[in-house]
Amino acid sequence: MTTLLADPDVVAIPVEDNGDRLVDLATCGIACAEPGEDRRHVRAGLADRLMAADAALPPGVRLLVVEGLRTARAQSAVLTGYTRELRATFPWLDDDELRRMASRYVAPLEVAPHVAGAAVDVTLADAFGRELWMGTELDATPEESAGRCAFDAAVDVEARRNRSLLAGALGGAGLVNYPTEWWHWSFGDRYWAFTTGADRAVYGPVEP
Ligand SMILES: C[C@@H](N)C(=O)N[C@H](C)C(=O)O
Repeated sequence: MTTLLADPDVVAIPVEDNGDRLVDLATCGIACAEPGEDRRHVRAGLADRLMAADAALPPGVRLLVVEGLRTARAQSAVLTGYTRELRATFPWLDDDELRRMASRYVAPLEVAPHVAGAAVDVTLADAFGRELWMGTELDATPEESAGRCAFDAAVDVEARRNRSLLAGALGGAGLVNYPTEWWHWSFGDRYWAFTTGADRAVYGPVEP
């Protein structure tokens, strides 16, 4: 069973913030789809790894970052909205079940990787900035995508090839994927520590 961001094994991981500054990805040569300046920021250690991943892609293919840093307020808003949707769809679930189910798609605030500047929602684009096909829209929920948002879901050949290209570049640079979302990759947060076996996370919540 996939370990989720709300699971005790992840929540229990200690955080010792190394104080890395926030960096604007647009100043690092990374293509960013999100016009909001704050959302283009990530911790310096993540920015370095994204630059390495971008450079590792074949000619004519680039990373396209849709969202990096997210405020605590924005994280809470996504969580509240999605939990409301789930409650309407699955009225028999109790609060603990809803919390876990919601964390397939959006992190609880206390472990939220985007709020730590430690995660990006990212896809691939061609030389003209056109997004490559990944099998679902970026940010499609499990319900909207019939589960195809999960990295390992059954998708067509083109989407599988592009997901593998994304994973090769980002994984090779030291990022980890959240398995329920092909587009969510992180470095330094608790889920990264859980996945890599590090004894602590190095990025905790940070203000823009
Ligand atoms: C809501 C989605 N774009 C997202 O960012 N999900 C991850 C798991 C998160 O909330 O950190």
